[in-house]
Amino acid sequence: MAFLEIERVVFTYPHRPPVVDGVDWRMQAGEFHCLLGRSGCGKTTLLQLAAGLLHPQSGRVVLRGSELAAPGPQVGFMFQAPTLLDWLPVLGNVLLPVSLQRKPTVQDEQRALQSLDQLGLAGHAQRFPRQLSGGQQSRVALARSLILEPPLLLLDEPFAALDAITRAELQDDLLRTCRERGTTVLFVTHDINEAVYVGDRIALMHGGRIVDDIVIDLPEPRTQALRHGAVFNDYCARVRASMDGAGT
Ligand SMILES: Nc1ncnc2c1ncn2[C@@H]1O[C@H](COP(=O)(O)OP(=O)(O)OP(=O)(O)O)[C@@H](O)[C@H]1O
Repeated sequence: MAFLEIERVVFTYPHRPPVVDGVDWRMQAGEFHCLLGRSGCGKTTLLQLAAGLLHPQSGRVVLRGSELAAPGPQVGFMFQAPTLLDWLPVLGNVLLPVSLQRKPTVQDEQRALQSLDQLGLAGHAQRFPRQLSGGQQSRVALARSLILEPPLLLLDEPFAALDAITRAELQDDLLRTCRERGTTVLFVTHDINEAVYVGDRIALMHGGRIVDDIVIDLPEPRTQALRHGAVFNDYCARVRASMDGAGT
């Protein structure tokens, strides 16, 4: 049984052709897949279907053997904007998914502080979002998405607004954190370089369909030096050619 199964899923907004048009995709536990495609091809819509935020008109999404009816604690999210609450300090923001369910315990706080520590934010717990850089805010959002230890993490262009160096650091932090926890990740991006670096498989999306399925067999753990090697660049060229081919 796959961890996540997207089976013949179709989704249409009213009075429009389908934006997700018969997608089949499977993920095994612990895998890191990227959903790559040009703007408007349906990536975010497919991610929202995978989260249970939208419901397919036909087909189904099955998470660990059960059809997904609504979002729940088994799924964590992170979006392009960190969407932190200005009036809460960093610790309060990280603990927000817990606070929405119950009063956080000392153990919850310890877990949050440990997560901040792992993401290079030790000593920032009592600061407010406005006192942080964009990269630090993204790290807080990542810690928040992981606080309930969701087995599935869905990320929608989470680092798109960051500069290239900070983005590369965040990619490494994300890969390390998810590997340590065994988290299964579906990561939306329109950046080929990013998809090849973080993904062990890429679903190439075009016009609401998955038009290519590319396995990225690069050494683990990924390191920034990989980006300068021929194999990495060959993968980028291969994905680029497939994207260009899909548009013709
Ligand atoms: N709420 C909505 N109502 C109607 N149409 C929508 C809605 N949300 C998205 N769409 C349309 O569905 C299509 C797919 O949108 P979606 O956001 O899934 O694409 P995307 O690949 O994530 O794009 P981007 O990379 O720009 O975020 C687009 O044509 C968009 O205009």
